[in-house]
Amino acid sequence: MISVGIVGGTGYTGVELVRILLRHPNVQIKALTSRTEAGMRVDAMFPSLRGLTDLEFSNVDQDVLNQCDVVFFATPHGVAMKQARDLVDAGVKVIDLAADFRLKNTTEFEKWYGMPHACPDLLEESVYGLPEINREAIKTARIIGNPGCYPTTVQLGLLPLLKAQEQLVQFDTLIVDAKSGVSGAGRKAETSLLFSESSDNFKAYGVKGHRHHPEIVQGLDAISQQKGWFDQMIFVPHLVPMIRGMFTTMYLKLTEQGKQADLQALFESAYATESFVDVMPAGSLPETRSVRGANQLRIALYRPNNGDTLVILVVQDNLVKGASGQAVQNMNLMFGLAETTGLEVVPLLP
Ligand SMILES: NC(=O)C1=CN([C@@H]2O[C@H](COP(=O)(O)OP(=O)(O)OC[C@H]3O[C@@H](n4cnc5c(N)ncnc54)[C@H](OP(=O)(O)O)[C@@H]3O)[C@@H](O)[C@H]2O)C=CC1
Ligand SMILES: CC(=O)N[C@@H](CCC(=O)OP(=O)(O)O)C(=O)O
Repeated sequence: MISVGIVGGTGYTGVELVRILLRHPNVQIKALTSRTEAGMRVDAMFPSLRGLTDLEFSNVDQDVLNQCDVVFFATPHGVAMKQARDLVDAGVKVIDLAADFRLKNTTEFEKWYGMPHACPDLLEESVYGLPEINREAIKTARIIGNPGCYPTTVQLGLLPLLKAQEQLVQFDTLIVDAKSGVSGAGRKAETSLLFSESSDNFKAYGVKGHRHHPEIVQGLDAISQQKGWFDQMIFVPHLVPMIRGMFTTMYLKLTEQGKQADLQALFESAYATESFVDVMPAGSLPETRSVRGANQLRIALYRPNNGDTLVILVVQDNLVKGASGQAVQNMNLMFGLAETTGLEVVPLLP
């Protein structure tokens, strides 16, 4: 059995980890922390878990965490990097759902997260936890920076084009128009997240600059091994009045080769062996509810009016493939388990 610690058990990604891991055949949750609710039964806060567990929240206890095989940090940015050194020295693997181990450049990290990095050496050895791209490195990693939710949709939506032999699109024309459900902002009390502020409304945010922008560019640069293609990328996130779900629409100009190519076949073959990426049949319209609660990302391609623009539609559940499901996918790889273990959940529709 893999002994698991979860730091940040009262938040949305924390409880999503609990939901998934309670059904995982190879896992035992040893610690589930909360600074505010230590002593409370987890099913008293989350009645969805009644009858499934007797777990209680506990204070963060380094000795207990040091005895785990792996610790997930479902905490705000800046928490994991302060505890990672002790854990790694004790032989514990670390999976951070926040951004402490995503941006490799510490100056960029400080610029976007407003704090110096606490352990640049561990940052250097950490692996960006996007299995469809970094599977082999994840298997032997000690520390995983689990991707941000928007960056997962963009990188997986573009991967087949970036890996193609020919240049099928003009990457410097990329526009990313993305929408997230409100749970993407976490469970914290904030005025903009009140029902009366976020329901029956639809708005853009972070248009001047969002911290996922550098993460997306870093990822795309790494896959393409071409610096500069994405320097002019436009990324506009929006808040949608739904609880879960993320819908990312990308627009790119096709090259002459791209106009001749069978892009549907390219995407289908690129993802033929991936369990968690579904290339939908031509003409499909992905919907967020088709992935709700599941570790799935669905993609559809369009070339409107047979013109020179490629439109890529991507949906995922921000809390599952966008966060906790992906983190468990990474854990499975790190412990030599089948990647799908504990993750074969059917999406909830309607
Ligand atoms: N929500 C989403 O869709 C996604 C979130 N993420 C990232 O995952 C992380 C968690 O997100 P989410 O679950 O939404 O956040 P929440 O705000 O819902 O939960 C945060 C959790 O962290 C705990 N916490 C807060 N501060 C500290 C601290 N200093 N030390 C220890 N624990 C602390 C809180 O518990 P308590 O106060 O009880 O201690 C709470 O359980 C964030 O970094 C987020 O950016 C990534 C991808 C998607
Ligand atoms: C709707 C909403 O507010 N979403 C969050 C993104 C959540 C996430 O995945 O991002 P991090 O892990 O990088 O914080 C945001 O835009 O800040």
